[in-house]
Amino acid sequence: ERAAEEAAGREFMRTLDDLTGRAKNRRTIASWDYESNITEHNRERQLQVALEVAEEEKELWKETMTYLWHEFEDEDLKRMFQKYSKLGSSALPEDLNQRLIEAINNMQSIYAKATICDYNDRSKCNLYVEPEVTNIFAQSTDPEELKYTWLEWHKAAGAPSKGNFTEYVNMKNEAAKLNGYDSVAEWWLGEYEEPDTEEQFAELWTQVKPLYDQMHAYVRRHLRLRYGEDVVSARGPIPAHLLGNIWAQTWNHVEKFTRPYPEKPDVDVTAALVSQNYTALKIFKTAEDFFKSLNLSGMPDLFWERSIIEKPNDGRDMVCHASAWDFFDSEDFRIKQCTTITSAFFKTTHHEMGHIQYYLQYKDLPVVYRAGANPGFHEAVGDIMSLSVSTPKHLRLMGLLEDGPEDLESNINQLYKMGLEKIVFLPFAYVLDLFRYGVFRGTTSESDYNCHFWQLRESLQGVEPPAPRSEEDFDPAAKYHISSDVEYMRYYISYIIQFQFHRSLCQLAGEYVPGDPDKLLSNCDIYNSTAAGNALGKMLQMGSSKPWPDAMEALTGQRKMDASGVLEYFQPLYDWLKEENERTGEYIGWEPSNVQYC
Ligand SMILES: C=C(C[SeH])C(=O)N1CCC[C@H]1C(=O)O
Ligand SMILES: [Zn+2]
Repeated sequence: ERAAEEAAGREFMRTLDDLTGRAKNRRTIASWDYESNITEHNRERQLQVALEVAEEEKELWKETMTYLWHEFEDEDLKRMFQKYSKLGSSALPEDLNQRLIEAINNMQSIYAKATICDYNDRSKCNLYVEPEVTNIFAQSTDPEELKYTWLEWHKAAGAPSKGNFTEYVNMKNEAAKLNGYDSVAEWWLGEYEEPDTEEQFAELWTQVKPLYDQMHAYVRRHLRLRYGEDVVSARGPIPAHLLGNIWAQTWNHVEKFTRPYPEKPDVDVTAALVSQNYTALKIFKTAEDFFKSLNLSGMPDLFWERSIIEKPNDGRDMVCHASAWDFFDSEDFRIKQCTTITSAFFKTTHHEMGHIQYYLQYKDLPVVYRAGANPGFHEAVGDIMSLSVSTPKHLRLMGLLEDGPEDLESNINQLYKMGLEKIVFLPFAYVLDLFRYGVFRGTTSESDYNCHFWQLRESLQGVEPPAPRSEEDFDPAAKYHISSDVEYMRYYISYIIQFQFHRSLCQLAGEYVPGDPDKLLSNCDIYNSTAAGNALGKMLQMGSSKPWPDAMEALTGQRKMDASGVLEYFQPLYDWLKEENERTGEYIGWEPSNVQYC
């Protein structure tokens, strides 16, 4: 009897997976059309299709729950039923699901359409976050211009979304409860499939905090030397508008005037890309070439036909934030990004193509398994490639960097440059979802949003706002992922595990030997290594068919996320920073901020 039930369950699962694939394809097409051309019509259609698909999923779910799948013997079949038993936001009654979708659409279109006026030319008021505001933060060293731009952007893109955010939180929490979670926080944490996920995240932070604190102290010193004691204090948090990025999430753009050995040749990839007439397409083809060199898949023809790789100049409103899309039909995969010719977009293109590569590697799995082993895995794939591409060795191979010294000072400069991207990002990413966990759990109420957000930013990141903040402001929504309902712990995890993956791949490629100064992890380039590519491909082909420790073990032999990869990669920099901060007597850590924000 049970065997018959299980056989029926297996047959049902085949049908369910096929129908689910079609439904997700329809919903994804409608979302793509809306996000690549924000019009009333496309917004209406996206809402209608999403609601129709939710009703279909609800009907299928009722049938799924008629099977006694908990008793099944086949672990794989049970895993599929277990995943399909989580309906997500489609569990909401249609009216509440509509309110949820509209709250998110409101925030997303506020963010996508937000513009500010130029500091120097107040009549020029068509500055978007991409590319204009991003470029101002990359290039300006005028604290007043940066302060103005920071305040204007947060006023235009953050504050107007506060009401929508509260609606979103309430609706999404309702969905969480209908799926058996106490709040969205537990739903999001559940995606990591471990009983102690939250504790693991906290443990990772304690492992990397000492390294971060040294970076923070060093950068604060050099910002103080440049901007003066009145703008940057000796022992306080760093003002968020001086770090080269509107969200202070990565600090690459302060590298040129803060690096350890300024007399060493600069590594300016942006200038090289521009002078060598790189186009968006050439950047994409270069990234594709890296994946093919590893014996991984090239991009299918449909990808080149349907992707949007530059901001259209027909005046349309669109979501410019870079994204990679799986249309769940095993053949349609696209990137949408408003590429400009910069080093940042060179990396972002590899990042997005890493998502596409994962989609391609698992495209023949059941639809239910077409996801990352955990959300952090999906964000790590492209960054693994960038770790190799960013080495001076690889940049020289591509003619993007002229020959230079390979001495210790240059290596410290290179590690510092990488640290401004990979180390400083960690507390930023951790804070974004610590904030949202607090909101979803109710420990942060609507009247505390901005206060608690800045308390977390000061406490973990050691940054402060450039001016007093109030609850009239809503600074979290000035960050894309908060306005677009995208979980963010995935990036925090990615920036840890990508170094574990990189270490294993580099050993497979013969590019890294523990303890061998001529085979440093930070100089490893896995380009052209089919041994590395095949091992990575095998892990990616697993999708989410197994718990993520099985996938990690397949590539690294480890079953735990840990910061040993990051710490090993940056060890020489950590030693140098400790010595340097000791030498200059720099205060490690920060005293409470004097800026009023609660
Ligand atoms: C490039 C993407 C699309 Se998945 C992105 O959002 N990233 C990649 C790095 C972190 C995060 C961000 O920009 O905040
Ligand atoms: Zn990504």
